[in-house]
Amino acid sequence: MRETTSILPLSAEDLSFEAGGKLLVSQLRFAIQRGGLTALLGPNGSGKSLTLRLCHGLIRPSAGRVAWGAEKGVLAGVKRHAMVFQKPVMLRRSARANIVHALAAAGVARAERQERAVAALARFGLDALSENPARLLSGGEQQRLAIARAWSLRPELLFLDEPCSQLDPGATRQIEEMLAALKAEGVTLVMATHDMAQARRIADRVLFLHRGRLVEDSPAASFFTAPASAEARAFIAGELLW
Ligand SMILES: Nc1ncnc2c1ncn2[C@@H]1O[C@H](COP(=O)(O)OP(=O)(O)OP(=O)(O)O)[C@@H](O)[C@H]1O
Repeated sequence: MRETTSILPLSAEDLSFEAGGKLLVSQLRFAIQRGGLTALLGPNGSGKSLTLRLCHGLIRPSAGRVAWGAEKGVLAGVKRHAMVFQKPVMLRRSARANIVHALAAAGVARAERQERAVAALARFGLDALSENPARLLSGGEQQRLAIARAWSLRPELLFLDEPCSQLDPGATRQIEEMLAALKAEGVTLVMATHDMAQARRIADRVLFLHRGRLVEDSPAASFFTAPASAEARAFIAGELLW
């Protein structure tokens, strides 16, 4: 049965991450409300992946925290967020079995797993690949499978870390269509990208990071037409930022 209580908003409260004596993510403060696609945009090394990993709980902040839900503490232990990585991680088994495995790991009852895996493949037009070894699928197919696998977990919030950076334009388009479908279903999306054109195509809101700091937090339309910061202006103008 689906949870009825929302894990959103997600609040990054002065989130920082330090490693090797360097402050790599510095005092981020933002909230993710329900719905829409938020792009974490910024040049290579600006801290986008680290920010997603902090939010998803893969690494622990050195200072600050990630808070969930309107009533803090109520949702402790409830994980309704999933993450899709730049390079999909697939087990040496069929596409369907990869989804079944993820469902088992998430604690879904055995009786439900096959049905949900088949439904996830069908939902994204991947039925024909169901019994193919996942690791032999093309990069684009693997990424579509990774998103279908994440969807099968029924996340309320999906983090995506540069999901298209290894893909050609055709495969990128298919992924963007999947993301549009997820958004239309009400899944909240937070995606790291350094691809400004992609953010322009699909983002509703932009969090612009530079050197581990949140420089700008704007609706996508105003970010691209009237960026407030010198760093964002330079990035949009195609100047090299690091
Ligand atoms: N565990 C770590 N220890 C030390 N440095 C790290 C660690 N993880 C990341 N970094 C460094 O932190 C910086 C930010 O990394 P991050 O992967 O978040 O950047 P990014 O914006 O996602 O970049 P890209 O677009 O290249 O993926 C980089 O300089 C990276 O080398």
